[in-house]
Amino acid sequence: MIDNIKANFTESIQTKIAASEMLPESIEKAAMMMVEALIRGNKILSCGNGGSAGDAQHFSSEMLNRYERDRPSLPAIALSTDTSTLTSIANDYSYDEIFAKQVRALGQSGDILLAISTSGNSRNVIAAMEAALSRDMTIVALTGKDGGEMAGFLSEHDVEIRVPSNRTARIQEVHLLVIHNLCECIDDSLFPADHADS
Ligand SMILES: O=C(CO)[C@@H](O)[C@H](O)[C@H](O)[C@H](O)COP(=O)(O)O
Ligand SMILES: [Zn+2]
Repeated sequence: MIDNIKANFTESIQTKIAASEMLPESIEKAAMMMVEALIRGNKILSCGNGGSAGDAQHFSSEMLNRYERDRPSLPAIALSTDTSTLTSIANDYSYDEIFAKQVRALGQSGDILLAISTSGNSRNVIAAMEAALSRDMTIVALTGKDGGEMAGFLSEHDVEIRVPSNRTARIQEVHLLVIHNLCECIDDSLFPADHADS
C-alpha cells in the first residue's frame, strides 16, 4: 500500500511537471477569454460529471465568492448543483440533456462554457457544448487522454486545455491546478494586487 501511495504522489508530480511545460499558453488564452467576457458583462457556465462536477462547482464558488483576496463577486453558474432541475431533465428527457437544457435557458451570446471531462467523451458535456454554440458562446474545455470527441468539436474561437495523462485521477488533480491558475489570472487582470499586500 505504501508503495502504491508513493507511486501516486510521484505520478501526480510528474503529470504536473509535464503539464507545466505544455499548458501555460492555453491556460493564458482561456483566462484572457474569460477576462474579456467578464469585462463585457458576460458570465461563465461550468459543467462536468463526478469529480468534474465538483471542479465545476469549485470554479464557480471561487468566482462568486473569492479566490485568494477580497474583490467583487464575479458571475458564474455551475450547472451540476440544482438537483431538482438535474433529476427532472434526466427523468423526463435524458441524462445527456441535463446540462444542455440549462445552457439553452441561461446562456447568452458572449458567455463562456467551462466544459470539464477527463475523457472528453461524456455525452452530456458534449451536448452542453453543442448548446453553447447554438447560443453564440465560446468554450473552454478541460480534457485529458486523447481529448475525446470534445477535442474534435472545438473551433479556433475556443480553447482546449488537455492534461497529458491517461489516468482520470491524475487528470483531475491537474484540472484543479488549472482552475486555480484561471482564478489567479482573472483576479490579477481585473483587480491588480496592491504591491503593499504582495
Ligand atoms: O472522480 C472520479 C474519478 O476520480 C469519478 O467520479 C469520475 O469523475 C466519473 O467517473 C466521471 O463520470 C468521469 O467522466 P469524464 O471525466 O470521463 O467526463
Ligand atoms: Zn475522483
